[in-house]
Amino acid sequence: MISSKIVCFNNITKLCLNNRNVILKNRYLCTSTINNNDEIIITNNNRPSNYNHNKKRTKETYSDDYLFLNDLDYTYFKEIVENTAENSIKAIDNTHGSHSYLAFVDKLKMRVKAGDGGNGSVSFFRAKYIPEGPPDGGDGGHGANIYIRADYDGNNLSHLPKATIGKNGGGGAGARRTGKTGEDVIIRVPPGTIVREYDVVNINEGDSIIDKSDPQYDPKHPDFNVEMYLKALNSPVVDGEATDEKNIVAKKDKVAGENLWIKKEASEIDLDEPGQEILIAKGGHGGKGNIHYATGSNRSPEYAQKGTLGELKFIELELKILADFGLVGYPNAGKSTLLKATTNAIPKIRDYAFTTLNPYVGVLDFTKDPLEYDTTCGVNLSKRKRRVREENPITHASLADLPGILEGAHLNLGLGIDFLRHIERTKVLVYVIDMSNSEVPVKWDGETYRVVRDRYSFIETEEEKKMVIQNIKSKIYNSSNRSPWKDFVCLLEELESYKEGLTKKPSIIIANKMDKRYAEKHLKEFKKAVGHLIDCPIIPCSADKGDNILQVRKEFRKIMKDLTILS
Ligand SMILES: Nc1nc2c(ncn2[C@@H]2O[C@H](COP(=O)(O)OP(=O)(O)OP(=O)(O)O)[C@@H](O)[C@H]2O)c(=O)[nH]1
Ligand SMILES: [Mg+2]
Repeated sequence: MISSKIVCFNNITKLCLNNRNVILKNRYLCTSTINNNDEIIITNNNRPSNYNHNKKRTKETYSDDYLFLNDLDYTYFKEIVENTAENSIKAIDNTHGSHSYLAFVDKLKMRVKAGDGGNGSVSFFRAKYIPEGPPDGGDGGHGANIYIRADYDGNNLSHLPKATIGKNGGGGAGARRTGKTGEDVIIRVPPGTIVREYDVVNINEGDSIIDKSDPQYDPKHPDFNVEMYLKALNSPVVDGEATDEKNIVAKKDKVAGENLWIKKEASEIDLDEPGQEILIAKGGHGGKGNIHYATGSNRSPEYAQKGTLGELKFIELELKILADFGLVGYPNAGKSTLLKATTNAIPKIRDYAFTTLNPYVGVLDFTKDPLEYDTTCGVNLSKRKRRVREENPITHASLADLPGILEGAHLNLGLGIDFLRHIERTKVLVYVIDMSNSEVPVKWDGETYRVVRDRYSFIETEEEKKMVIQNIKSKIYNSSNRSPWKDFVCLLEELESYKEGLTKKPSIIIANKMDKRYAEKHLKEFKKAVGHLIDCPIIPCSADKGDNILQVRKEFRKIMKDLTILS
């Protein structure tokens, strides 16, 4: 078995495998070297300006920026090597710039420091013949406030820095002059960004860290360990949710001197509305000048007020893609092709798995579609519903293309299911199923499928997990084991494993690649095999040839209309 991995960081794509039998046919724009671990390192010659040659590149250093395509088997890998080396790198550099495809950031931690207030001034009026005039020291200016506003027109947080610092207010001056106010800073994020506040603690030698989700620290759990609990009582507490924190937990004894980010409870704000704005860090107040301190007994105060400090906040920003429809499907099922066929988007489409690495949202524009939609949809509606429908014409909707998922995704096979968090917010799930699926006809064996949510809940040890993954891999990469109905059941199970009840959302099944051989036959079997599992329309089409795409758009619009009536 050949293990393989693709690692991408900005312009550097690293292809790793334990066998050297891959020849990179085209080294366009890249140089490649093979290191002692049999890793092929492809380096783009046009390195980004901030590329640090001396920095040791370890998995840890760039774990945030790396994209791991785990556990691809050799056939997939071979295709990817051939295509990636020749096409993607070219595509990344030429079509999308050196940055956009690989440097997708949807979660980011940031330090935010508002400006300090300027100090008040100690000053006295001076003029000819008035040697000791009254106080005239002005106030300090206020420090810059820092706001987060949801009006960024993009689908990414990669434009944001790791720290944002507001300007301090200027000091007051003589002649009652007030210091300059620090200009407010606005951190612009796309609508759909969640802001979470954190406390940051420094870890001292000997601190142990509690992972709240660890049953040893849960007094109600049979594995509760009193000694450890008492020892750790004054130690930093980890929520056990964010992956970075999990990493820290894993390192346990080695973190002395590091900062630990701890999520504050109830500190989550959703910036869903375009233009929505929050004040995240308040600037310090300017200190009062000595003019304010003159009293009857002390007409010449020699002191003024200091400005107060601006707030320091530690925040995490997470972007959830907001879309009406979300495309869910196996890699290579034709999701991006469907996005291209139905919207204005120009996604990358290739004939190999995991072409789409980042979510991408396109807009469905219904304004030019024939009006016939409104008369054919929902003929049996009541008068009231019909009126609501007429008053709320659906002109646009958004459709999010997501990276493919396959069986075992929740065990981190393929790209894993990290991207599914984006689908949580979409109103409608669009399952894209490749109806041709294999070069040979597949026959339904009459099995009535069920969705088993906890199919792999027996896994306890790493060893067991490895075996399960091995087993799944031997199945899924063997095309005789694949069928449209098995794909569909796996998708449902992966969604349910990610979040119980997710598949209860309004849904639609797109039976794609109907132009291919055996697709008609497979569609019939598909309906028999899994029709009972979900109550939603099944629309056959060929996204590539454009067959029946109008019907797909019609269904999309109908669902949107029905949702408007219900809401
Ligand atoms: N014959 C035929 N081919 C199609 C159809 N739809 C997509 N394809 C082809 O299938 C391949 C995969 O299409 P993509 O749209 O990139 O698939 P995807 O689901 O986005 O794949 P990932 O991004 O890897 O998850 C491409 O070669 C498409 O041209 C179709 O309706 N008929
Ligand atoms: Mg795609």
